Amino acid sequence: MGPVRIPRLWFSHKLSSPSLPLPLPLYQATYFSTSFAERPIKPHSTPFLPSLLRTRNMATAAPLAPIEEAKRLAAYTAVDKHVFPEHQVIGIGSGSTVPYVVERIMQQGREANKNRIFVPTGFQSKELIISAGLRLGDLDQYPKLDVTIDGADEVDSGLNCIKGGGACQLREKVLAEAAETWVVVADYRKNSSILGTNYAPGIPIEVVPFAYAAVLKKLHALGSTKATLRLAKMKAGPVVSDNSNFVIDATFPPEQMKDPSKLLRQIKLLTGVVEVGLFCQMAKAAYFGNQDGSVTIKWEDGKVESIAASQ
Ligand SMILES: O=C(CO)[C@H](O)[C@H](O)COP(=O)(O)O
Repeated sequence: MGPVRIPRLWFSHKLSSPSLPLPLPLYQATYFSTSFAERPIKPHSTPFLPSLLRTRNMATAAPLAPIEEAKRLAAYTAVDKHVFPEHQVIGIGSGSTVPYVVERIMQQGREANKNRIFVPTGFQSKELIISAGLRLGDLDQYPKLDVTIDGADEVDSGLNCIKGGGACQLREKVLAEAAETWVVVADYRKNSSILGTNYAPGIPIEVVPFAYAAVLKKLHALGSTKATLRLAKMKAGPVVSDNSNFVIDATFPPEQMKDPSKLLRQIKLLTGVVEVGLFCQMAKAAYFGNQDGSVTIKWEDGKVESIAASQ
């Protein structure tokens, strides 16, 4: 396994202040042409080393598949716009887009990451942090985070999100709330006007195992007639979350999905529900990588920004 090499610090002088205008498309900034630092960061050996960090030699990496490229664009742009040298406690979310967040953070260099603490939203992101050789912390020690960047299953025009496709919604919400700034990164398929349009499985709902059947019944009565217990793929029985709970996926008709805050309150009140994968008006911004290489940014004030692809 080759070492992960980090580029020299083009980061520090360009992005030292959030108020500075950003250099043009940073998400594609000299990624392949940057010269590399002499001293490689050696990832820790772990059987869970995420392939993105394990295999990516920046100089020789093969082009990414279009969806992966879109995820990377979103992640890189979000890091460039929200992770600054003064940010020392950083929340790392879950999913397949987040490894690109870590990759970009590593590109900020050894010096920038020397004293930073990274708090994970679950098993996967914990392994990601360890594999990258970054410093792992937890919420007990660091209950206040500077910024958390996470993926999403779908984001509507009011920046409400469905999350929990990876069953991490409880810890993800705790870290989103604990952060001064919570930012979402995704590819273009997650960008919609009304939740439930693109993400078909429904709202992920974490429940205590003892209560799952009772909660299912109540969800059916609430309008989710097809709510079902999420079953594991390579194990007989239910998916078990990092908190030893079960997950129910509950679709609702569009009329109910149009008001996710109301639905969130209704579901959260059902006894046995631990957390609901509806994140309502929590994000500062959502970044979507597009097929044409551009990035769409939806901001909390309703503004939509577009960053054109660089040539
Ligand atoms: O909420 C999540 C896990 O619980 C993920 O952030 C969400 O599923 C998005 O994942 P991906 O980036 O792979 O599309």
